[in-house]
Amino acid sequence: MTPAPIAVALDAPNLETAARWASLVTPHVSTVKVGLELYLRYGPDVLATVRGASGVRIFLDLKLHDIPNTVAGAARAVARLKPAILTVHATGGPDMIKAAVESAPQTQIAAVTLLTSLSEADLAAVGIQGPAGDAVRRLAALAVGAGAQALVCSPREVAAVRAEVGPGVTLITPGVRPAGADTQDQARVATPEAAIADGADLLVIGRPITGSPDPGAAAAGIAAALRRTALSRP
Ligand SMILES: O=c1ccn([C@@H]2O[C@H](COP(=O)(O)O)[C@@H](O)[C@H]2O)c(=O)[nH]1
Repeated sequence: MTPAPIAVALDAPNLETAARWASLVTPHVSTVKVGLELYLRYGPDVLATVRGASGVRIFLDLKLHDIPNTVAGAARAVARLKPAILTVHATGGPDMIKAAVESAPQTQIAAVTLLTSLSEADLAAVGIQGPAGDAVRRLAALAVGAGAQALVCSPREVAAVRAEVGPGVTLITPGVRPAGADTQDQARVATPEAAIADGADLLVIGRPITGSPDPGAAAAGIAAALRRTALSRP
């Protein structure tokens, strides 16, 4: 069976737990995601540990955001770890995004538009007025113009972003919750089925899988639901 287009967020308190989650979910999903918690605690070695024997694709979610020269150096430093995907914040601007793209040529640079934890009220409080979708589309176009090959947005905006940037860009959506699941600190959410139907290429899912007593079964269940959705589509 082809692994589902899911990146499981390994937001674990220690390396042993992250490695266990990775080995349980990798038969069912295409990708695992290493974020700030694991990388800051364990450093570059964490990638080899979670990659394990399966050689699963690694999404390194460091959300770089600094001046272009600093981001270029940081992207060069992690490029040798061969992550499939590396994130930067789109709000760092086109020169910063271009610096990351040029410094990690074997890695897909994904620009994070607006964090999925921010509601429209939160966005207004930081000076981003109006519908989130407007700002997300603007940042998406800017990032792709600067060379980003992938974008991170909420599943609520993914259809509008797809219409804006066309078919060649990888759209990655965190803020994914199975129907009825707790949204926790995520604000702009949708179900896995809706995210895929609206054009997402890769769903980031953490706690709905890793918080389950059986993360392997939880990943397999969501993967099966996505396959059923694909089969039922005309
Ligand atoms: O806008 C963003 C960008 C990244 N994330 C990351 O995705 C996961 C989501 O985990 P859940 O447990 O499914 O909420 C997490 O690692 C975030 O750092 C995001 O949520 N939103």
